[in-house]
Amino acid sequence: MADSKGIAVSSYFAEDLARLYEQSPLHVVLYDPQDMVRYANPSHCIDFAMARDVPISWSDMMRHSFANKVGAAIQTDDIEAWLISAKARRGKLPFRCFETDLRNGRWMYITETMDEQGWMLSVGFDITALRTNDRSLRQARDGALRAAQVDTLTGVSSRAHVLEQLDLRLNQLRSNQQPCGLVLLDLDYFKKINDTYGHNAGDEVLQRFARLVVSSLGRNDGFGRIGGEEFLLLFPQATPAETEAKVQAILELVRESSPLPEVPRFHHTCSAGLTMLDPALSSIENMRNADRALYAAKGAGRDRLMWA
Ligand SMILES: Nc1nc2c(ncn2[C@@H]2O[C@H](COP(=O)(O)OP(=O)(O)OP(=O)(O)O)[C@@H](O)[C@H]2O)c(=O)[nH]1
Repeated sequence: MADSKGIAVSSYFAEDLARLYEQSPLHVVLYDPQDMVRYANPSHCIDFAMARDVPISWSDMMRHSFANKVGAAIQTDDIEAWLISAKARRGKLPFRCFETDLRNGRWMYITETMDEQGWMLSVGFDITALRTNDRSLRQARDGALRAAQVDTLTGVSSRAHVLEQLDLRLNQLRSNQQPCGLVLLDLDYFKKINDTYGHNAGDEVLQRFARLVVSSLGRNDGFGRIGGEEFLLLFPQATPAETEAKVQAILELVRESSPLPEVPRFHHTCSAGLTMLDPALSSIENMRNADRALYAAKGAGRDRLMWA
């Protein structure tokens, strides 16, 4: 029986699908909302030299791939920086696809489909023999897209990309009542850091700050740089209490960090303005609310969060 949602499932559907995935040359991987691999078929495990019975996160799978020169051909000399930039684009939109090459020279077309709970199905198929003539053109297009979606200095989402995520979360809230915390995060006295230690040191503080925040986030959380030392965070599915706890944890991490190795006694802080997305307001109006709260946090002495 077919309907607008596709062919109706038989009671054997899950079993049949799993059996076929086991035999398929496709790369099939299912990730949970915490980005742990919950299922990976043999074809994927062989190319990534992965044990099937050891739980692994996507990040660790890519670190393993990089360290052992298996699986994805990751072009970088800093895998942690690569992960930050890859995470800026991963799991942010309901669907995306891209081409990538493997260490064994094969080319794969990867599709990622995500539901609102944050489960992600990744299906990759071998396109080594397909349209090789156009490949450099398609790679250039992917590179341009990446450049538009990722902030060059910090590797987190660009302003445009995180605002696109904000619109998506607002639509999800309107259609399915999925709550979402919105946070503006701003480094304190950043001008003084630049003035005291120089602009390069200021850049380093921004980079390390971004890396620290990313380490505390889930895959579906949004994090982008929207201006000089101002960042936007999105916590889909989070309650107000969860949003506040996540931001408190970030403030604590930043407070304890020592981002300039050559000046170990240097510490800094940041302030945050919080609001829960309001479906009756536009993206801009929601941002404005968070901005007012941020302004209040600054006025109240900084190194703290305030609710709109
Ligand atoms: N190093 C570096 N500095 C930047 C960058 N973008 C903006 N800035 C600097 O960030 C500083 C922001 O200063 P202000 O807006 O006065 O804010 P602040 O000093 O952090 O003060 P409060 O926010 O009130 O705590 C300015 O001096 C900008 O020049 C960047 O990419 N790198």
